[in-house]
Amino acid sequence: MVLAELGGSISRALQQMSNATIIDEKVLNECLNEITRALLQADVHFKLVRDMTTNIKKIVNLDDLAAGHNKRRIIQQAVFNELCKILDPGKASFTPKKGKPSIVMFVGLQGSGKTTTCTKYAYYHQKKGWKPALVCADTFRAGAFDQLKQNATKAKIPFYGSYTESDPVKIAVDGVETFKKENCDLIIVDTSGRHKQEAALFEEMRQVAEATKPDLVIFVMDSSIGQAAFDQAQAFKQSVAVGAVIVTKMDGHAKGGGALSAVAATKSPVIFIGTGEHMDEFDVFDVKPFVSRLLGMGDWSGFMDKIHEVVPMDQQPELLQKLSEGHFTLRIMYEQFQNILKMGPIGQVFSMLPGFSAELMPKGRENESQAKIKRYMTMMDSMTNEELDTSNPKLMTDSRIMRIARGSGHQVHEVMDMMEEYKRLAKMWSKMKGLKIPKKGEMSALSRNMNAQHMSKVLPPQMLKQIGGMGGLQNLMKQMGSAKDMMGGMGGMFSGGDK
Ligand SMILES: Nc1nc2c(ncn2[C@@H]2O[C@H](COP(=O)(O)OP(=O)(O)OP(=O)(O)O)[C@@H](O)[C@H]2O)c(=O)[nH]1
Repeated sequence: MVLAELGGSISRALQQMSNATIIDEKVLNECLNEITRALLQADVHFKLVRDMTTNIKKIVNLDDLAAGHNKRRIIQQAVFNELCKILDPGKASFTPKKGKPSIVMFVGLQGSGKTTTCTKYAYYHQKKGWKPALVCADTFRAGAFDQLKQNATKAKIPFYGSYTESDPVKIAVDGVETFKKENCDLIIVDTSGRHKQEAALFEEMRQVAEATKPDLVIFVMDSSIGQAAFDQAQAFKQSVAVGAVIVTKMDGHAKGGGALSAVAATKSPVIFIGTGEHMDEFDVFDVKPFVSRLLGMGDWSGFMDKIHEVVPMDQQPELLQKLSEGHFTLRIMYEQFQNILKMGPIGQVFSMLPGFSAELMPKGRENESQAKIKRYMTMMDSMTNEELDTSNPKLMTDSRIMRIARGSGHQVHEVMDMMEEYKRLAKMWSKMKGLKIPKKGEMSALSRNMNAQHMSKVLPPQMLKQIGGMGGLQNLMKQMGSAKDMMGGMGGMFSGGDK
């Protein structure tokens, strides 16, 4: 992922600086030069980069920082704040409310990823309990309706369109009316694009907007144009009331940083970014957590959001109870694997954890890891209830292992590999035995400390170091507010690792 490379370069520059025995002006300049290089490579406008470094130097007046001040922390914080400033448009977007009908119209040039993004947007909301629907008012590109129909069918989202009607305004109005009657709370209208900005495109957009009166117009833009995004976003804003922007293809282009900062400079809020062709390769864009992830500082709110999406709240206490009793069964492992697959690309999930970045999980390895999980699940599908529910690995005799291998179409050594993975996880979770689970909203300092101690035993040492040792871990748990949440999440995360 290209953004991860940008984040990686900045984090490395900060890391190199902190490795220096003394942080003097020379060391700070080298660090800022590295950061400047990385940002210019990502096509961030040179003026923004220049202002950023000037501001950082102003904030970090090395002479004034008395000994004992954590210079590294102060510099890292200054870099964080300045990056946030570059990406913050200073304006929030209109947010549709669940249960209240909203019409959202998508506009953009042809090939920007508009149709794909409409479905991703609908799917994202559907997973959160909304009732979305898709209307294809793109009558310009032959095949647009088929594409939308195919995506919508895959995601089980109702859609509306026509092969014969050539008036986009009529289709849009009919589609919106149909779905209003069906009580859909998020009616998404996909409009035509053109190869370039031209009068006909803007006229059509204006007509559709006038007829459907959208609550929100979302402009979809391809990140590969980098800082040229400024002009494109301005042109669309001047023709139709653009309320929010989605920047696509952030996975494939080195210029993503430039595109994001250029859009922010037009004072338009970016609400999501597209990070791949698949339906779930779609991330909420929120400046602070984004920069935090970029710098390898983690994004707990995004991480917890994912956990809540895949592990229903009512199942979390039950799972924690079992774990605190020391009963880690193959069935729990199976359910955790299911959760990981539901979470979407593992790399994305990992990048939300402090000290990790998507760089650590290259695409190839991610697929490998996911394939392994699926393989293990197929083997577990051939197990009996007794086998799934025991926490005694001795039950798994040679003859049982041979039966599972035959039944699932795998080799005996593959089943044994899976059992090794189970034993590794069970051993890790056994350290959680006796864990005190605080009641909802009750998180005393004592229980926090106890849970942090438990967690510190479970976390891989490298990760604990990156979080900042016990102090960092306690801080994190404070931030998260609930140890329960973290526990549920960690279960999923560990079993996802390709160790
Ligand atoms: N890698 C990557 N590809 C994407 C992303 N979003 C869309 N695409 C791909 O970009 C191509 C164009 O996407 P479409 O959704 O067809 O584009 P469009 O803007 O609707 O095109 P028109 O309907 O002609 O205006 C497709 O191959 C998509 O799979 C993304 O975030 N990452």
